Amino acid sequence: MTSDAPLLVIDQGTTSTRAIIFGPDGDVRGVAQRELPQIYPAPGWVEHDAMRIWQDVQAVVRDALAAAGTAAAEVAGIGITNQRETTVVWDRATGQPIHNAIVWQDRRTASICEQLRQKGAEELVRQRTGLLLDPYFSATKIAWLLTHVPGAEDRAARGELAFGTIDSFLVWKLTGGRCHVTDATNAARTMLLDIRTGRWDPELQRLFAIPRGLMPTVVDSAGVVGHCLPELFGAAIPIAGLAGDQQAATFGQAAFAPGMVKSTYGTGCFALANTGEIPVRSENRLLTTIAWQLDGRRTYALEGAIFVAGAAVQWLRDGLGVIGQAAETEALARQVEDTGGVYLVPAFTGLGAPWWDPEARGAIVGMTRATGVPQIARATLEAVAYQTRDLMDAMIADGIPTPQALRVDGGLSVNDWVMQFMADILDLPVERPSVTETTALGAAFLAGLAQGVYRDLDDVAGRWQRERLFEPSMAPERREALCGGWDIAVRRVLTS
Ligand SMILES: Nc1ncnc2c1ncn2[C@@H]1O[C@H](COP(=O)(O)OP(=O)(O)O)[C@@H](O)[C@H]1O
Ligand SMILES: O=P(O)(O)OC[C@H](O)CO
Repeated sequence: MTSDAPLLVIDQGTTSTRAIIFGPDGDVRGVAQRELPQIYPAPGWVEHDAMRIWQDVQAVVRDALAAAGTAAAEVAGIGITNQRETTVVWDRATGQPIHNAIVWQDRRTASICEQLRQKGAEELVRQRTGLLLDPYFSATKIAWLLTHVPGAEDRAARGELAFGTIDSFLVWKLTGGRCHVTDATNAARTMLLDIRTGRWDPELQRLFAIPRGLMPTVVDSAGVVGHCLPELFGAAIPIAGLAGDQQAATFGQAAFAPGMVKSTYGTGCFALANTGEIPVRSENRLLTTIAWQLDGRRTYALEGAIFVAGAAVQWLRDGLGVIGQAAETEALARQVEDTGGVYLVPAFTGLGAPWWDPEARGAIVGMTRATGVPQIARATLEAVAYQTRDLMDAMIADGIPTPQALRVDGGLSVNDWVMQFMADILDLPVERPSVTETTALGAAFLAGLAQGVYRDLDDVAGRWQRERLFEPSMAPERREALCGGWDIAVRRVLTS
């Protein structure tokens, strides 16, 4: 194997499944993608057909290899990155899921969380897992599947069933059921892992009534866990990297030093700050999570999640119908000097970090007869920056030193106007990399690290390239006035 051998990444996201062939410098040689249908069986419920995901993975891998003109035998390794927390339980004998996957957004287990909270379980969960007791994470989703699928509890007790997040399910399928593993970053999102030791926690397993036999083995984020069946793509390619998508993006941004922060702007926004080898407990309702595990050593991160970022731009397009394409918002925002005091708080599905107010709903405040589409479009974009500022303030209040810069990626990060406004509001340089497929790139870096394509983290960091730097240039008084207005607008939508 030469060090310029390509890497194959499977990026299994909430709304699509993609495969990308990367050269060692992060150059994209071939891409294939399939949209994933969302299943909404009841209000607040979201499911995926896990077998459909598996079929799509096979199809996109074949198509990406063909698009790149790469034979499977040339590929140095496979990296898998995935939507996190989404829960699959399958039969070990047949490999068939016992039910649709329950997606991270699904709220059906809110009452289970409430009952556990009343029993005083929240502190144990926070201490061991770094997470909040919330339906977002896998544990209560597994419990729901075991109690609602007929016979599942007995089958699980007999060791006939397996649980996994999407990474785990895909490795099982790719290896023909030989490997039942998950990496530490995905394991950290189940609410069953003691993030300090990197091991499943027996007390939490009892709390959620999850039998031990269900659980995968926790492995490093970089390292060969097995090989895909040769009949799938024409060669037994090593599966060499696994990571949840937000952690993979952090790795793809080469945010290796403690204090470095990345923020990914897609439908929502996820900001992660590297805290080094110490899991920092948040006093500001951020999550503590594993950023990656290499050679058994864990690096930790503080994470803030915003539910609506690009989704608000989609709402301008599909809900209000005032734009035809997301990119039009940039010209609209530039048409006016300011929003004229208008703020849009996009709490369409409640507010995430640091507020965690599920009952809050969206609002546009401060409108006058002079308010038009440009002001509302601009306020929608400005909200992305204000929400990021709230996350950064929470991180700094939790003891993270003010970072030197914010590294950004994701679909919305192509909007130059937002990125400049972000730099101004954060009073921080904003760096956009030349490869914006940062999530997939991170999985390629992990697989390449395992396979000797990269020597070490310094070698990986050397491949990261900045495309553009946005320097803050706003007068402090203006920043303070704008942020003060945002704080008032948020207070108007909070329910408690
Ligand atoms: N030029 C742009 N300006 C503002 N928002 C944009 C722009 N281009 C894309 N978006 C937004 O970015 C999001 C898509 O980003 P992407 O990273 O593909 O999201 P996801 O992976 O969550 O589906 C959409 O919500 C879209 O509205
Ligand atoms: O697939 P995405 O990009 O929507 O990411 C989902 C996150 O991993 C949820 O925690």
